[in-house]
Amino acid sequence: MEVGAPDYLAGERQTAEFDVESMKVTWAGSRHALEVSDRMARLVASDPVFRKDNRVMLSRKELFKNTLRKAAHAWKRIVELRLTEEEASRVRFFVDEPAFTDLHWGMFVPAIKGQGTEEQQQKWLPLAYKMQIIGCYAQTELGHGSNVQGLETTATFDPKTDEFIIHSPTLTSSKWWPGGLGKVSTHAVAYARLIVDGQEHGVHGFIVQLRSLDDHMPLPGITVGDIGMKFGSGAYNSMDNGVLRFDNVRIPRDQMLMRVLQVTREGKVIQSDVPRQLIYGTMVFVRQTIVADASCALSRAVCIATRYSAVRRQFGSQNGGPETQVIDYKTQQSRLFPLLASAYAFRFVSEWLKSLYTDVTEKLQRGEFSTLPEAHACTAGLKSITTSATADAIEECRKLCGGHGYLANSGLPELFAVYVPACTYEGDNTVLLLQVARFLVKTVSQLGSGKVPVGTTAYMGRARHLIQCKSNVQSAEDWLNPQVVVEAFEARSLRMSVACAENLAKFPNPEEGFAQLAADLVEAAAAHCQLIVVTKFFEKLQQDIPGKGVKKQLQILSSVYALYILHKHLGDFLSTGSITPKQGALANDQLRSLYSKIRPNAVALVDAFNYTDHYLSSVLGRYDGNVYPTLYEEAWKDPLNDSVVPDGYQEYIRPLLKQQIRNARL
Ligand SMILES: CCCCC/C=C\C/C=C\C/C=C\CC/C=C/C(=O)SCCNC(=O)CCNC(=O)[C@H](O)C(C)(C)COP(=O)(O)OP(=O)(O)OC[C@H]1O[C@@H](n2cnc3c(N)ncnc32)[C@H](O)[C@@H]1OP(=O)(O)O
Ligand SMILES: Cc1cc2nc3c(=O)[nH]c(=O)nc-3n(C[C@H](O)[C@H](O)[C@H](O)COP(=O)(O)OP(=O)(O)OC[C@H]3O[C@@H](n4cnc5c(N)ncnc54)[C@H](O)[C@@H]3O)c2cc1C
Repeated sequence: MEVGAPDYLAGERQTAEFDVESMKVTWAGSRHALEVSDRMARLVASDPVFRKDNRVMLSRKELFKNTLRKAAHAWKRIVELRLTEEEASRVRFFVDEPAFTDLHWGMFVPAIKGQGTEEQQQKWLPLAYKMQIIGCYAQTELGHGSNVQGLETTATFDPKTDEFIIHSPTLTSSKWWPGGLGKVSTHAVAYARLIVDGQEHGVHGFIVQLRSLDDHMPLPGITVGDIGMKFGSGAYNSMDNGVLRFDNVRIPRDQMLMRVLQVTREGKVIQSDVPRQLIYGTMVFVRQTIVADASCALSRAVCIATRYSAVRRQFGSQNGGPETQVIDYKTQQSRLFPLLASAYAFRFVSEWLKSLYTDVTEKLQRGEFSTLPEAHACTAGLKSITTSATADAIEECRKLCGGHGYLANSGLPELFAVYVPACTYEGDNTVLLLQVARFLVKTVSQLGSGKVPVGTTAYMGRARHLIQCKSNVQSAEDWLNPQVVVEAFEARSLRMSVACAENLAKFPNPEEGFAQLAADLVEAAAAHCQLIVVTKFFEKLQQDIPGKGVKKQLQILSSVYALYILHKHLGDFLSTGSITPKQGALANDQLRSLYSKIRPNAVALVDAFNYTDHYLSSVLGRYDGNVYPTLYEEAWKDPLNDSVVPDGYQEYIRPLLKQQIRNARL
């Protein structure tokens, strides 16, 4: 905020019952992370090249060129200022424009790191780190995305030349969707069916050069382009999602990523001791980052809706006094505050997921693979439920802002359009929950075998208790006890998984059973993932959390998150007998009283996200709350208002009006 400028939300900030600066540290993860983030946010906000308020007005070509300009400028600044990897990634975050760089750093580099041998990493990573090559992740095809084993592109080993021949045998085998592929990438990690000596060996990744490093023209045998406009204006259209076909393209043998499986000079295929599923490792990595991204997108929408709800007044004026702030309506609170609580919940579960991922990666380096299935289930499941909830929440925030939320300059329509494909990319959310369901059913089926479930399924080890326990909640206050809440969530989740397993057992063919019961399985998987989010929020509160009143606020938010989910899925809790209708009603009573506790802290709780006005890019979410004059000024900047009488008046409006006059005279 400018020094000396009026703060229309000052009153809201004064009622906060906690230290906002300390909450900023907790949200950022550490004082260091906050400092870096804050510095990089300001660096980006103060640089005119990173202006983004005109994105929705630009044509696709202008938008794309501007994105290239921003990406090049960001890289120049990163090099000039010798920014660390952490700082550089914050710069990209605050530039806030989907671009080829997301895929280069987010998937191409991790694919080589995760699936390449030491030698391959040494050869390719330095080039990628200096951006002397730009890469994308080319897996999905026109005909297959979810079904990775169904990909059709082939990579046939030619022992005569020691090369692979990469080929697109059908139209449906065309690579379709990879970000950065359409117009920018010089290289791709392309996924193809490995064929050696006429034998198939599954899908593997291959580094393929696509374009000349001299003039950017496609290399012989490569057909490549952009797949066209996507949902919304601005939004994800800054990304060149691409189409790619290979016509018998030859690459050296050592460009197959060979950490999992090696093909020797003689054409021998050697499976290493690394599990085959590591070929999917890049997706596991990215799904984990997408959970963190969900908390960012959600907190951004909630910040806009909360500040605006405090500024906006409708009805309720008494004796000529001010009208009621819409944030004081209980309905507004019951729609908004659970989303605020969800933003914090997703933040902390993403912190935990990152540590799980780091731990599993270290174990994999040591040759320990036992935790891989859990890492897959957690990343897939949490990616699914957090992105679905966030996409819905952004739209809810738009509605919470009434008519003005529909204006592009509220920031919410574009945020929604950019965000919503997260429910599809990196795995369709339903397909991913089915993966979690497989994992749960397997865990349940092993309960009798003496195998003790660990990690996030450890609670299933107490199946005997959880299958018949009764919640002892007797008052609304009892719902503030995390143990009571967790037990209800565990009972619901376990009972849903067990019911699925029992129903599955009725089918002679398990795969047929799985297909028939898929809708129930997805619900059981979601229940398990919600339990993880609730548990990790409560576990966060076991840590030392410094700052006046910070822990207290987080306790309130954790209860709001848990009881909101309980209220939303009350049917599950009741039908499984995990709680009684009376206990469900008490949970709702508690939720109402928690909303009142959040109310005086709401604006401060979104200030703790520490977003600059540049990052939010929302007239409604401005830090100073100066909404109306800005909306008014912005309207006049619209190109339609460049002339008082619009283009087209002479051709289309005037003849109409004249026609009416003639008719009236007749
Ligand atoms: C505005 C700025 C944006 C900033 C954004 C910030 C952060 C985000 C960063 C980047 C995102 C940006 C852009 C998005 C780019 C998008 C990229 C993509 O979409 S890439 C393509 C992604 N594709 C998918 O996700 C495909 C989904 N399908 C699959 O994952 C699998 O094929 C599926 C569904 C798991 C099915 O496999 P299936 O063929 O049936 O099974 P398999 O036989 O292959 O496997 C059997 C066993 O393997 C286990 N398994 C499966 N997957 C994994 C895994 N990943 N890891 C470990 N294990 C796995 C599976 O459970 C089976 O185990 P059991 O045999 O039952 O024990
Ligand atoms: C913006 C964007 C960026 C992308 N970037 C990349 C990229 O960089 N690289 C890349 O390789 N790919 C990329 N993709 C592709 C993306 O990963 C796939 O679109 C995604 O994995 C979903 O696969 P699909 O399109 O085949 O969907 P489908 O599987 O065809 O899904 C269609 C419908 O069928 C349902 N369905 C499918 N299978 C099942 C099942 N077994 N049981 C029940 N229901 C099922 C789904 O739930 C969905 O409702 C991108 C996609 C988008 C939208």
